[in-house]
Amino acid sequence: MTLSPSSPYPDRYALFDRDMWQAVGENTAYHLAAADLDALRGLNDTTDQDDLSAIFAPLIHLIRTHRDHLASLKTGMGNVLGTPPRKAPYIIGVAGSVAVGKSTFCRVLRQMLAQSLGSAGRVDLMCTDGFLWPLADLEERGLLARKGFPESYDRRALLDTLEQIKDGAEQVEIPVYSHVTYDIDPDRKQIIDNPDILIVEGLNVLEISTVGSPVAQTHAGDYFDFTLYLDADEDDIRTWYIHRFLTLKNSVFQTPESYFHRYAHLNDDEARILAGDIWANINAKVLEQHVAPSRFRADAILRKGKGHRVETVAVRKP
Ligand SMILES: Nc1ncnc2c1ncn2[C@@H]1O[C@H](COP(=O)(O)OP(=O)(O)OP(=O)(O)O)[C@@H](O)[C@H]1O
Ligand SMILES: CC(C)(CO)[C@@H](O)C(=O)NCCC(=O)O
Repeated sequence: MTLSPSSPYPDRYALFDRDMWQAVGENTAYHLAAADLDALRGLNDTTDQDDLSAIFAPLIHLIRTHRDHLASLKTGMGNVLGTPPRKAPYIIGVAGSVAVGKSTFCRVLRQMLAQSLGSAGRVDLMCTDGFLWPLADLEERGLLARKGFPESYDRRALLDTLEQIKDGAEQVEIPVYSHVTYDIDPDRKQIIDNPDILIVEGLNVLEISTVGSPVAQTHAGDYFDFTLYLDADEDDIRTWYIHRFLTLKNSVFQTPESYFHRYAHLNDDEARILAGDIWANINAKVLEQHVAPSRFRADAILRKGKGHRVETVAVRKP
């Protein structure tokens, strides 16, 4: 891999600062009303109207351009082969660490993409957390401290599901994970019904795993048309994780349904220490060993600075 002296990215990426990136989206009119954005923002997330025009509008412009050209390519190939192209969702993968802000990012992306497609288009969002093994299985197999690592997911089921969706299947049922119970929710299923665009969010969307035969490596990335990686310094993500843990300790953890209810009585200093330990023992390791190494497989890498604001966007050159 060649890294240019002035850029932390391989040469195949073009690097944009916030102003340069905003210019890519100039003359586009993708926006969200303030109330809609408020409803999509997750805990402690700072995504604001300026991010919509500076970060999301150019990204949507790029994704729409890619999707439109891909459709023409498919039609052209179909003409040569005499077979009309299949209707299959355009799938966007969004990877990044725990607590980097994927959830808010994906909800906003979904809403703005849906708006850009108009009333005829449908954009769905799913999270790979639904493919974590149930909590009891993780406990039985000694994998509780490995949550987020490749072996904590039913990778075969995830890949089979992506394959079905990519094949244009209707009514694909997927499991749903609850952050509150820390487990798969047995009472909920999500239905993916052949949307126009599907966003798949998760730690592991860019990871290469060996499921089945070690020779026949299956890569979740094989199913994606466009991939994004949400990046930030580990120190910053750690700070966001601990801050969020404190907020949760004083809210969700107080309810008996919360898996972390056992820590509801901790004072803030104790909770900060516990969160730092969970970060160091689990999430930092997943980030270092599995998530961050997958970064340079992404089509675009959005890097956040201390205040959660995206400061640079690196895009794979066409
Ligand atoms: N223990 C918990 N109890 C309740 N909700 C939680 C808990 N941990 C995380 N969440 C919520 O679940 C969502 C997903 O968090 P996750 O750590 O998977 O990564 P993320 O999507 O990058 O997070 P975020 O968007 O908050 O940065 C977040 O919106 C967060 O507020
Ligand atoms: C569910 C995952 C793996 C990913 O979203 C993560 O939020 C998680 O629960 N990690 C385990 C360590 C922790 O509780 O933060």
